[in-house]
Amino acid sequence: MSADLVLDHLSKRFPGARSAALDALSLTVAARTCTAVLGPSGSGKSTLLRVIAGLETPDAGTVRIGGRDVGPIVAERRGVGMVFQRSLLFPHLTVRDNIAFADRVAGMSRTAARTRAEEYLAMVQLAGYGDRRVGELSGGQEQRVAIARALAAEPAVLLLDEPFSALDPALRTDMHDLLATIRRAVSPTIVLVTHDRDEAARVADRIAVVEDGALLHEGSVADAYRRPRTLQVARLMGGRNEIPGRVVGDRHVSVLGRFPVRQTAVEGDAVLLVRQEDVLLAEPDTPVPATASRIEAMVTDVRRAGARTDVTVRTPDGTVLHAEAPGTAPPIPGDAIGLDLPHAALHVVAA
Ligand SMILES: Nc1ncnc2c1ncn2[C@@H]1O[C@H](COP(=O)(O)OP(=O)(O)OP(=O)(O)O)[C@@H](O)[C@H]1O
Repeated sequence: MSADLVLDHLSKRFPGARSAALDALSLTVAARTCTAVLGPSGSGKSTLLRVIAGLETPDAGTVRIGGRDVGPIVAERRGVGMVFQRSLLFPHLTVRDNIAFADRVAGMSRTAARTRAEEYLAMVQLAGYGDRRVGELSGGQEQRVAIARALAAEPAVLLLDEPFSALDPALRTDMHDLLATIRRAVSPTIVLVTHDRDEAARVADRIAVVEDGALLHEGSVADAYRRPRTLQVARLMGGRNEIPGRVVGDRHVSVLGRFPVRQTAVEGDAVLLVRQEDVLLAEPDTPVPATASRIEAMVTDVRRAGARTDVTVRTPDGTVLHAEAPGTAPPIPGDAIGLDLPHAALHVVAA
């Protein structure tokens, strides 16, 4: 069970609101793929999911699932499952009966519904938990049950609204693995709303960035990081290096120099972007690779961040840049250092 999800010019303005929660937003999620929706707080992400699910009616635009306009179809019959940050399980029912609930309402016998529930419990790796009360579960287990309950309805489209944001980092990683398992087993089309770009990169095939209810960017995970459409998208994806200047022909010209940029639609004032993880640190006065441009700088700050080390440098003209060093033998503040910017990693956006 999987289907293309096509959103066409969805608009929604809540009564009395100054701006639209959704503003002519169009997005296609291909069957069996996962798109992560990233965006600042209040950008319309939850509203988008609620409109897809049929919990909210758009003022304009259409939602198509498997080619069918689901506008006239009530939420329960859309073939859409939804999991929220909080599980919203029925506290008075057992885990098994929470999952079996929809089948029972649809008229299935208790035995058959419970048998199916056990299958989905096994899928979320909670076999044997069927008799427990919801109150006896940990937060991570509760979310697993919520996912099982959503999957038991065999949705063509699974909507996940910050489902793991209340979990600690280790549990989140487990949930990401679980999602991968589920995708292999039942491959629903997934839209995942998250604040966490690392989660998006780990779980999704594509990333959609929304702001003020509008789609700013849609593309592969790699593109969102390395070929963002706008400066806003670059920042939202955690890009830290912004070099203001101008595009002249096939070069970006700034106080730091003239750097080759790949064919770009951007002309005139433009910001050169290079991901901090793509910048290579070099000893000063060593040969510069032909595929990179060297900037000489002084290390101003070095911070450990897990396995890597964040290095901040300042160039003689005062530009601050960031690089990531391997954990072993990072530089120290005060060191003179070379930064090699690989040409393939350079990207420009309009200023
Ligand atoms: N039921 C509602 N009534 C009135 N305004 C609403 C309602 N739901 C959402 N809004 C408004 O619509 C806009 C988008 O909200 P939405 O919850 O979709 O954003 P979001 O991106 O999911 O935010 P967050 O990341 O904080 O959850 C906000 O300005 C919000 O205040």
